[in-house]
Amino acid sequence: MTAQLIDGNALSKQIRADVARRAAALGARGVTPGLAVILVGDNPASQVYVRNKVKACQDNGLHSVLEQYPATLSEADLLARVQALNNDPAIHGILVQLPLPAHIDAHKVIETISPLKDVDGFHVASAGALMVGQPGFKPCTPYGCMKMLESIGCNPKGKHAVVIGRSNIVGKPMAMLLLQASATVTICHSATPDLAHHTRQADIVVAAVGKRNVLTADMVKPGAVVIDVGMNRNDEGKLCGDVDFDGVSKVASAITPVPGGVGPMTITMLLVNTLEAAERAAQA
Ligand SMILES: Nc1nc2c(c(=O)[nH]1)N[C@@H](CN(C=O)c1ccc(C(=O)N[C@@H](CCC(=O)O)C(=O)O)cc1)CN2
Repeated sequence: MTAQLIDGNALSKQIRADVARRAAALGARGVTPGLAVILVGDNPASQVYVRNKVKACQDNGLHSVLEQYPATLSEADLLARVQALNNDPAIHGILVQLPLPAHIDAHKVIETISPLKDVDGFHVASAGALMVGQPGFKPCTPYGCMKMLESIGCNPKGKHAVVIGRSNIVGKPMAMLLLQASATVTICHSATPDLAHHTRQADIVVAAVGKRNVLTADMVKPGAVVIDVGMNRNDEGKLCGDVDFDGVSKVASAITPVPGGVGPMTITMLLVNTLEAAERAAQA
C-alpha cells in the first residue's frame, strides 16, 4: 500500500481563497479583519513564522501589525501592549509568538489577551469553551488537522483515534476535537508504557511529540490515517516530523508530510480564526 498524501499547501490554498472572499465581503461592509502579531526576542524560527503570518494576511485581504521587541522587554511592558491591543477596534485577533523569553510568564500573557481576540485559541476561556462544546477559538494546529481529515473524507465518528502528546496547544485540544467529532480517543504520552499497543489499534494516529521516529511502520494498523504534527531536524539537518514517513506511508492509507503538511495549515487556520473574530465583532 502507498498512502495518499494529505497536502497541507494545496488545502491551505483552497481555504485561504475562501478567507480572501469572506474578507472582501466584510470589507464591503467597512470592516477589514485585523491581526496583531507580537514577537519578543530573536528566535530565528519564530521570525520566519511571524513573517509568514504577516504575509498570509497581506495575501488574503487581512490587515496585520507586526510588533517586534527585544528579548529584554519586561513582562509588565508586554502585558501593557496586549491590553492596548485588546482595546484597539482595528485589531480583531492578537497573537503572541511562542516561545517567549524565560523571564516572561507565557501563561500570564495569554490570559491577558481578550478571549474575543484569542485567535490562537490558547486562553483558558477558549480551552474551556472547547471542552464544553461552546463557541470559541480552536487552537490553529489541531483545527488544521481536523480540516485535513475532512479533506480526505475521513469522518472520525466511530473511529479509534490515538493522539501521541498531551501539550496544551496541540495534544489536549486535538483529543477534544476528535472527541467532539465522536471518535473514541486515547491520549498517549511519555509515561505510556507500551505506545505501539495503542497505536496498532488506531484508525487515526496524530503524532505531536517533537521527537523523530516516534511512530514507525510496525506501530501502525494497515489503512490507518496518520497526521504528523512534529517538526524536527534529521542528522542531515533536514526538516522532518515525528513519523518515519517512508516506512509508515507503506502501511497507512493517508499521511501528512513534513514539511508541507500540518505546518502551513496552522497559519491558514489562524487566518480563519481572525476572520471569524472580525465577523463576530461586526455582528455585535
Ligand atoms: N503563538 C503561537 N506560537 C507558536 C505556534 C502557534 O500556533 N501560535 N505554533 C508553533 C510555530 N508555528 C506557528 O507559529 C508554525 C510552525 C511551522 C509552520 C510551517 O509552516 N512549517 C513548514 C516548514 C517551515 C520551515 O521550513 O521551517 C511546514 O511544516 O511545511 C507554521 C507555523 C510554535 N509557536
